[in-house]
Amino acid sequence: MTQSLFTVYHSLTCSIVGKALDRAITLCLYECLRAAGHRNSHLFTSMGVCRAAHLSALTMEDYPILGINTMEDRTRLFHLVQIIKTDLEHDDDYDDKGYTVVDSNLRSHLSDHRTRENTEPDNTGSISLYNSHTRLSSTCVSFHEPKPRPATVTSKRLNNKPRKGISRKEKLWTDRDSYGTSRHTSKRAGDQRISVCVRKRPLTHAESRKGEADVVTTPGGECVIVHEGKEAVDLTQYILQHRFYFDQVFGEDSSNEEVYHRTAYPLVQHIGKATCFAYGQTGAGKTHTMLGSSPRRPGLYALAVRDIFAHLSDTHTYSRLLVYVSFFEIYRGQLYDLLDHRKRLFAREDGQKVVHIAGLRDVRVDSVSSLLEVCELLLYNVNELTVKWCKITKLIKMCMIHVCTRRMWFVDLAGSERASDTKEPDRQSRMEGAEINQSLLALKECIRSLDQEQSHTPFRQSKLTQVLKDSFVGDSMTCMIANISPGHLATEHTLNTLRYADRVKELRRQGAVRGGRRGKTLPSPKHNLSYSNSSGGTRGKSPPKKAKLGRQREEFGPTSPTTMMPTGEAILCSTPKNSTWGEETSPRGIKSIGLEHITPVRGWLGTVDKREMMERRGEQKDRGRENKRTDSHSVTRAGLVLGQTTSEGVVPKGNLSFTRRKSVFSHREKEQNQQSTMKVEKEGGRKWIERQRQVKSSRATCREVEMQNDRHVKKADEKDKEKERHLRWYHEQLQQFMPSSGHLLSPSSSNQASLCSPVSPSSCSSLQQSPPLSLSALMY
Ligand SMILES: Nc1ncnc2c1ncn2[C@@H]1O[C@H](COP(=O)(O)OP(=O)(O)OP(=O)(O)O)[C@@H](O)[C@H]1O
Repeated sequence: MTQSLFTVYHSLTCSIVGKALDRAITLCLYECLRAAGHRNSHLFTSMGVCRAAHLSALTMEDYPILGINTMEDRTRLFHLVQIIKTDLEHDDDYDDKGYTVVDSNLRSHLSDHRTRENTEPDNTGSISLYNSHTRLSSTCVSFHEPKPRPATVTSKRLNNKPRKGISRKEKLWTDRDSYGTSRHTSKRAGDQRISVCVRKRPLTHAESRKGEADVVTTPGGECVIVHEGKEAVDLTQYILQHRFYFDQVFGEDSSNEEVYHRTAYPLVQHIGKATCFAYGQTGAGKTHTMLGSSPRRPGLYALAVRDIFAHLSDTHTYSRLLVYVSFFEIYRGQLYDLLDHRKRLFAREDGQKVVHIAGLRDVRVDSVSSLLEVCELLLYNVNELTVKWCKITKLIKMCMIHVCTRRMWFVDLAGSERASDTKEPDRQSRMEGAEINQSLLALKECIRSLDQEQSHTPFRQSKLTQVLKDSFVGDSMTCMIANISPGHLATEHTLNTLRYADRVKELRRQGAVRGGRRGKTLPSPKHNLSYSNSSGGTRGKSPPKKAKLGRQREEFGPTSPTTMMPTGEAILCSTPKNSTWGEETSPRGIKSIGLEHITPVRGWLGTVDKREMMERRGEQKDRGRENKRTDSHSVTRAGLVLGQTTSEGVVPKGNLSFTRRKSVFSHREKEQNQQSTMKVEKEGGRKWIERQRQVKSSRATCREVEMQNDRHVKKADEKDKEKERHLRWYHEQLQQFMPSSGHLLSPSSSNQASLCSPVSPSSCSSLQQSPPLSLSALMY
């Protein structure tokens, strides 16, 4: 009791730091109290104390009725009541009238109880997961507080009433564990609405036997470095370091339990919808994370179910709720039930715009072991499927755990390598790749929309997002776990996975940089268009790039890698967090030649500097001209960053000679197209892209014109050669018949007709049509 009250007290103390008390907290306060393991919680309910506001109506006389008997508990409850009272007084938005109605209702209710000595608490009310205040509902008709959340939340309603950031209610739940105690004091990935984590698996025995090198290091808990082996144009071997930062990075030693606690656990606690994605290359450990490797080492599904059961059993009111799981897959835009012999399913929207999967088999689970049984069945079905259609391996496996209307999704996305592999020879593979690409793109857009609370979320772009529609509206939380393989042969796919995850993370950061949630600084449609073009045809809204640039620059701060990094270590970094650069070292066994970049590689640092300078000087009018210069400078900057002579003429000491660095740089020049696109997307260099495009298109036009000219010249040459061949042949024929060629060529020759006879008519006619020429002229 003491503990629970303290938790509530603490939560409430935190919550009133702001100007006005969020009513969402008021609504959920009592749920927190009950979830805190308060044994006499039913007494509060029976007295009609279901919200924080109701607590303010309590007097000391009511405490014994509520089971508060010890001095310590009385003191705590008293403090709690005082805090609420004070806060309600300060809350301008609060409807005094409405409050008075409840206050009076509650007071009369309590006084009734006071008069009756042996009152039996009534626990028989129908209570849903979200609706925990049924006892007061009859007396609260005139109460002006927001209505409790209905069991089924429609996207329409939520869209009409946008939320501003993460509600305090949500925070309150994520700050506590399922028992209501403040268990997590440190920052967790799940504290944010969208969290992006990375999990590296260890090298498998097979990979070790093959002699694969581990090229991924995970220094600290938020950084992952990929050491990519490269070869310069002068055949110099060097290591290019790619450094990424995420909310959480799990190394090869991390267990499923640890991953669960920092990723899916906050989602389990969260009241609203929750989705957890596993993304990565085939064999990177998605299934290992989601399903687990054995019953003794369960995956996220089982661990989530375990905590859901723990939560339900802890709270009497929820103990009657049933837990169901469903597994299905998405393949080429179609849904198939994994627990029902791959029966075809259909996603349909009801009148409330809630998506249901018609015909999906729900299996009721009443314990973790029963879920594991279902998982075994699932594995069997998946294996059977893989054996049957060995080609079909690129599936999106979905698990839905639902309690009443609350759904929690676990999505095992298809192997990411197929998405990037567009050179597959057979049609089926290409189609699969296209489908996955589309799903990932749509997912990214929906996550962006979710985070920025845009009015439109492009659900319909793929079946995946359509099915997950509910997860992108309202009180939803999302966690993405990017699984990566450590082997050097998988470096490219690992980088692709990390880049995608990085972009998802950036979406969130962009949302945060906006300084507010919904549409405060929404970019113009023109802006969106140009951005979407640059990002490979995405149709999403583009955040303002300038703000992001500014933020990134801020984050570099005084420890900018351009200034602080010793040569030979990490040099460029796109999305750094505050970390101690010096702590991160190259992996053992890798040569000390270290060049690092993260997604954006060339020139963006220069771009940022230039923009800032431009703003400082107020040279907005000359932006066009300035940008041109920026481009050239950006290249120069990149060169400098890579260790060339600085503007001050200082050559930094390092392991690499100038020429080597130069060759490295020229090698990187080759990758310009590929890397610069990503860089510009991140840095907001739309103009740069447009210029690049213009240059490219003008180059293409020039090339076309040149090719046309070439074609004309070739045609003319061929004609000439043909003519020449005819004439040569004709001359040879003449030589056979006529001793004197001069006679032949006389136009007045009387034997012209006869001379023509042995020659082919075509050549003859051509000769007749041609102007009189000397033989030598005809020959050349
Ligand atoms: N964290 C880990 N610790 C130990 N072994 C792991 C880990 N992650 C994955 N593995 C092993 O790596 C192999 C491939 O993992 P898994 O099947 O989960 O990959 P996947 O990404 O799900 O592949 P697919 O896309 O084909 O489903 C398995 O043998 C698995 O046991």
